[in-house]
Amino acid sequence: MQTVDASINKALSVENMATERLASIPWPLADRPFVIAEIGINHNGDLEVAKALIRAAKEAGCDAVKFQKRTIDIVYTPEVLAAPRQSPWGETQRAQKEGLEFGEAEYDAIDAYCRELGLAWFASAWDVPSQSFLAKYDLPYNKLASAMLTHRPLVEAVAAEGKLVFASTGMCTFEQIDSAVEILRAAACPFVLMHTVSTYPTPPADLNLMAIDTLRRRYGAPVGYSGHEASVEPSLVAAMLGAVAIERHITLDRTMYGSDQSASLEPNELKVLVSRLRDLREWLGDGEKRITPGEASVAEKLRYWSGDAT
Ligand SMILES: C=C(OP(=O)(O)O)C(=O)O
Repeated sequence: MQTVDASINKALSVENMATERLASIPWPLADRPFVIAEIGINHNGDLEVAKALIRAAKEAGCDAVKFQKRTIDIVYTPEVLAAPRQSPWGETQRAQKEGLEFGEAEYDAIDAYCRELGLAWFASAWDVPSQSFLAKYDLPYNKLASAMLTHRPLVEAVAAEGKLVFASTGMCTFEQIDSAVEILRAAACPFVLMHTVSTYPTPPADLNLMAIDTLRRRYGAPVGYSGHEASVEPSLVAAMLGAVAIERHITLDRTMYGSDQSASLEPNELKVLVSRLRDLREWLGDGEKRITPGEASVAEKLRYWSGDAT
């Protein structure tokens, strides 16, 4: 847990470097961006699936796993809950939402399991009582889901905790992001703004990764990427554009039941992502133009003419 916190602190402390060096490639972490495996609701209400996803995230080298916590009767209206919906849990929206929701017993087990594996976990609360529920676990981070960035009481509750917040910006106008940023800054709460497009999966033409730079310029804050495409590469580009955190949904199998599964990465893909994110830093180098020791001997062989050709 210590090393994870240290890398995030490092990312935050170099935010000015990232904004000042817009002409070059900002790279806020020495090693790679902070990687969050978003389990969300991909566990389908099954604790064993949740544990398998936690294990897979740990094995892939992720820095944290994340869940979503809702109080069903607050987040959804009675009309929505009564509406018909076929699911493995029954015939109504209520049956489906309740089937997907973990309670205290499951979160106790998740907390114990993550501690045993030495992996940080946290969750996005979708209502204020859910945020209070999470307090019991003394989690290292908070998350504001895109859908909740406009929920003023929730943003205020999260800001008041003062933990590092990953704040997603899907479906949001600048004015809506401005209001949330104002609340976070007023509470002196550190945050990473996440560029997000809230479609599942997101079509390539809608990814708009350059918005990472737009957000960083406008807010002068560290920016990350919460992606919903079914591929690895856009997250690498996000990292190239200076994303300090990458959040990707994880699934055991994209064909499983659930609205987020098709917008998720499978364990082997997440492993490739973490590994390529690490490689990327090495590939970028320091930008200084030099002849490498390996090139010097190749030059001797290939430049066989005599005299000065320049
Ligand atoms: C939906 C969520 O996040 P995002 O908006 O980043 O997809 C969430 O964290 O619950």
